Amino acid sequence: MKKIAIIGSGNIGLSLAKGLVKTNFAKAENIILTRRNLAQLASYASEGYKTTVDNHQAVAEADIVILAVLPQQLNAVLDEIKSAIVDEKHLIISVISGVSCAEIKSKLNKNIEVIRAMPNTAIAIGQSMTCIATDGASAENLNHVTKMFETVGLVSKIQEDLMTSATALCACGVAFFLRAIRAASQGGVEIGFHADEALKMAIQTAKGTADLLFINQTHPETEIDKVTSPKGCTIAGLNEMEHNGFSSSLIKGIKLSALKAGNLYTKEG
Ligand SMILES: NC(=O)C1=CN([C@@H]2O[C@H](COP(=O)(O)OP(=O)(O)OC[C@H]3O[C@@H](n4cnc5c(N)ncnc54)[C@H](O)[C@@H]3O)[C@@H](O)[C@H]2O)C=CC1
Ligand SMILES: O=C(O)[C@@H]1CCC=N1
Repeated sequence: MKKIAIIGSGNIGLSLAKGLVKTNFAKAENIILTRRNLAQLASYASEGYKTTVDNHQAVAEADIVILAVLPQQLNAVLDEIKSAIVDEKHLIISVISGVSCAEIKSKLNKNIEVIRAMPNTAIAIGQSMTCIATDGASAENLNHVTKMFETVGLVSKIQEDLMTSATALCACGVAFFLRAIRAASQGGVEIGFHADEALKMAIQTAKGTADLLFINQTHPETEIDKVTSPKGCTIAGLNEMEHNGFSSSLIKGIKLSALKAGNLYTKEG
């Protein structure tokens, strides 16, 4: 069983760790979680994960190193772990937005394989949409990483220059759909439901809708056509939303997030 070090166990790092254990890809005792404030990992330590503030030691003990700090925290971490990395032993996976494989290799000054993965927080429950890219990792390592992320959701292999787009659509996307569900529930309260009931109704409606597309393999407009009765209330509400910029605002938001994702990292740190 390979040992995995997650360097920077915050929101996505911990979601990933939970998903890998929940789906039996890894045992908690084979995952080393690092974070600057160890107290934040106490509950994970009690579940059997190894926890430490020592990134260098964590890398030395691991076979797979997952970089999950913020882009602006990366350079300090790479300086810290550089001397613990052994070219033939380690595989680096980076989930960090906006930092290329080449930039990581150049900072480490090593001939090491780096694979980028862009998961989302639904990885904690095995439902991530994860995009993977590399600039030359071996087929063996790419397959291993693909299998790893397939245990916790769907995987698409993409060109590396599309990774910032994947960040916006799939990783930020969780927040966009959540806000849509929240807004729908607020509308539900205005028209007569208690907040908890409205939220439950909005969640199940969103879940069923996503499953309709998955199971029927249809286009959204095909399913919309089935809901919009002539002269009916759905088309009235939908057109009102479009007059207020519903599709346009999602498209613009995704474009801005993608732009921002590409500018999160500066080589200087
Ligand atoms: N949150 C999300 O949904 C996703 C985030 N990402 C990427 O993952 C990375 C992390 O994002 P989040 O988890 O949201 O941020 P976060 O701030 O929740 O997690 C980063 C963690 O790294 C720790 N850290 C910082 N410096 C450290 C150091 N020197 N040694 C050890 N730990 C250190 C912080 O204490 C923090 O717990 C970012 O680069 C982001 O672009 C990628 C996909 C989805
Ligand atoms: O907001 C962010 O910058 C990170 C990247 C994707 C999701 N969270």
